Amino acid sequence: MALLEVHKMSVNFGGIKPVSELDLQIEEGELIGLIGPNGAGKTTVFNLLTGVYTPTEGSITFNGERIDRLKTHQIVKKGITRTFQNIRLFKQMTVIDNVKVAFNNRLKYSPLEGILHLPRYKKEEAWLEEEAMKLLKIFELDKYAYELSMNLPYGKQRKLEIARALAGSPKLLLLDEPAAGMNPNETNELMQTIKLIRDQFNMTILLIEHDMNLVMSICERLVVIDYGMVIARGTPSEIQNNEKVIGAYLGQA
Ligand SMILES: Nc1ncnc2c1ncn2[C@@H]1O[C@H](COP(=O)(O)OP(=O)(O)OP(=O)(O)O)[C@@H](O)[C@H]1O
Repeated sequence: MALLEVHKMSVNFGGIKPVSELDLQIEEGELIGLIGPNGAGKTTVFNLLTGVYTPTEGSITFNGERIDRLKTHQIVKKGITRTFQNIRLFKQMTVIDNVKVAFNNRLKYSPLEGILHLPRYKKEEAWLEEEAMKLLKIFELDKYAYELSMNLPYGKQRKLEIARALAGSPKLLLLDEPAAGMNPNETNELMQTIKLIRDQFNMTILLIEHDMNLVMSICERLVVIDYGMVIARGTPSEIQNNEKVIGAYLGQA
């Protein structure tokens, strides 16, 4: 069974159907690109997968369990995390604290133990610091650990968001336009980061991205949607030559 199985998923907002009868299967370890013209429904798919919206029809099965009626925090616990089109870091917090808060649901000390700084709190805090630093090292952000996240260059803030999303040890990572607003160097670095996550964490990734160079070079498989419906599926080279896809993108110009 696939890690994620979406079957005929639709959502209806008072007659508008941004996503319609969408089928999607993702196997463990795959890196899949979800692409389509502006307004095609890509972010709405992410919002449905993460419990921001509830599908009006169809089902979402993750790791063998139905998740389409769960709330966002329950879905996160099942192992799906995401990043957003607009960076959502805690800007006034340090880089390492941004990662530490994401580990928080794995801590066991009680609020009282925390306030009184009892031994279990101290032990877990030390563990937290160590784990957060390990993640920052992988992303080459360790030297910025104690700087405020808002002072990082844009490309590094994006990397930090991804590092933070990995802190909860997800099984499926959803990346919403991670290259948006990046310069070519930053995009290149991002591509390396995404490859690294795959190799080091054997992560399953669903990626929304407008940067075709990035999508075509790192994704094994692409799913193309337009008006909320799948219009094509295939390898990057199959998709590049697909007439429906070319038509959908040209229609946008
Ligand atoms: N809560 C909502 N109520 C009504 N319409 C919505 C809602 N959420 C999304 N839509 C509509 O659904 C359509 C798809 O939007 P969505 O943001 O998913 O597209 P997208 O493919 O991610 O676009 P882009 O590439 O520009 O980010 C848009 O027309 C949008 O206005």
